[in-house]
Amino acid sequence: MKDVAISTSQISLLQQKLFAARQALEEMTEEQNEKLHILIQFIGQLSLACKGQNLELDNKLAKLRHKLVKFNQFEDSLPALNEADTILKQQYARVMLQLEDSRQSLANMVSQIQRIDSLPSKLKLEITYFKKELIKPFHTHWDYIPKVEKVVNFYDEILKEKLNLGEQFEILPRHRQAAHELALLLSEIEFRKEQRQQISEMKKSLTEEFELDTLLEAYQVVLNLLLDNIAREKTASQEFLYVLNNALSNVQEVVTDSYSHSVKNFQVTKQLNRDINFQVDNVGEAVIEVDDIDELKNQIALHLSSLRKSLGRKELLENREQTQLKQSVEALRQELKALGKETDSYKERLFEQQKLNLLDSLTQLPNRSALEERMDIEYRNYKRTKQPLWVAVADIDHFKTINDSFGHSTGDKTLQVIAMALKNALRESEFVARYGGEEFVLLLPNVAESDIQPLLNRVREKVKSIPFKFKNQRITVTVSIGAAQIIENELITETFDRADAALYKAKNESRDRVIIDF
Ligand SMILES: Nc1nc2c(ncn2[C@@H]2O[C@H](COP(=O)(O)OP(=O)(O)OP(=O)(O)O)[C@@H](O)[C@H]2O)c(=O)[nH]1
Repeated sequence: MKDVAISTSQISLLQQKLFAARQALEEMTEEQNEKLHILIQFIGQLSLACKGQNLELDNKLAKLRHKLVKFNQFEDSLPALNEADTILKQQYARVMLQLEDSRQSLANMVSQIQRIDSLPSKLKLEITYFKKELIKPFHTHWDYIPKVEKVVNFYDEILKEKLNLGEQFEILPRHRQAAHELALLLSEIEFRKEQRQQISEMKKSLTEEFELDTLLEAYQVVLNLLLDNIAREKTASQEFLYVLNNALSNVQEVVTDSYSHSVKNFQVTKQLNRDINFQVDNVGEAVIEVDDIDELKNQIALHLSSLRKSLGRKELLENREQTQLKQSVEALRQELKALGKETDSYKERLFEQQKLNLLDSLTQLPNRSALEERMDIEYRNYKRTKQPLWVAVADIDHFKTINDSFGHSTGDKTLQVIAMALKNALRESEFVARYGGEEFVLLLPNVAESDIQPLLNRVREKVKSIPFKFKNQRITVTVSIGAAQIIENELITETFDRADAALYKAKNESRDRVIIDF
């Protein structure tokens, strides 16, 4: 009995222990599940963070997240978990390879940067240190990104440096030459009044320090202005031709009208003359047959009245013809007057245009205004480059004698031939203008002091060798030349005066010679 009691109490103890153990187990399981839940959530978050690196991995992780949502199916998600694990391992290896590749290409870039000659020394040093840093492998993308940023910074600094030095847009000698030529060209074509300010500013900027953009813009502007001028000139010429055509058709109409009137009047006058002759003849015949004096008087009065009528008609006709003629002549006069006016204005425009072109109409050399422009440009150029610049004045000897002996038009032709010879004797960069009358001015840049006399003597000889033949007479025409070189602090007009004074000396020293004001 005692044994039974012991056994019962032992069982009850065991029961209590069992209950406590079950309770502890339940609590543990609950706690485990809670941890598992947190873990699953964490896996979910982690998988989301991995998204975008590998498509296959993304799919697997999405599947896994889906399975893990159902907590009680955790077992089912194990295969997916394993697969994701394998891909993750592969992905890691791939990322490591990628990082190594990236490291290599960054190192190559840096080597290339090091090859740039004009790197500032500070930057060079920085790059050398940086290259050493690149020897260590990258473990994550976070190692890689700052390095990329650094390389970008290097490029940025190099670019800034280059732009500051202006290397990329450096003005080369050929750009300067192009600007110089454009400025010279602008002096040869003058522009309309309203365009002149713009052109003059442009010329100024082309002869001073300029940027490449200025040159390109200048070309563009000039082209547009020229096209505009051509279009205007074309319209003006068209308008003139239109007016001319109109006036001519009006004149033709008046002439045709007056001709047909004359023809008609001629026919009527002819008929009237016939009538009058007939009536005069009739008077004689009628008078012969009449005996009675009163009857005679009547007959004569009758015939005279008829004659008066015919004569009256004739007079009327003649008056009408006169009036018509006067009207026609007046209409023609008016028409011609209008046409004359139009022609004058067209001539004026042409003259203006010629002036604008800055060419002398006789010799087709640049005229005095063109010379002034060119002097200005050459002077600026001299100021900038300090290259030698010569001004020479050439004057035909005894030109008056040619005019007086062979006539003004021979004189004109002589001027044209000599102008051509002067132009042909010079180089492209040199310039000759007709200053006036029989005087020419030469601008000679970049000629050494030792070369100026031979150069101008060649020019003088060239003119002298032209085989002029006037009225079957061989004539030698010569020129005298005076020249001076621009000197420091001198205005080009002063150089011109010295050259002119030298010419005066040459004229005094029996002409056909070159005198240089050294
Ligand atoms: N045919 C012609 N003659 C001109 C023209 N312009 C000026 N002349 C003439 O050139 C002559 C210049 O004469 P002058 O100044 O006495 O000089 P020159 O006879 O050349 O004598 P020197 O210069 O002293 O050698 C004048 O007879 C002017 O009429 C022109 O366009 N055509």
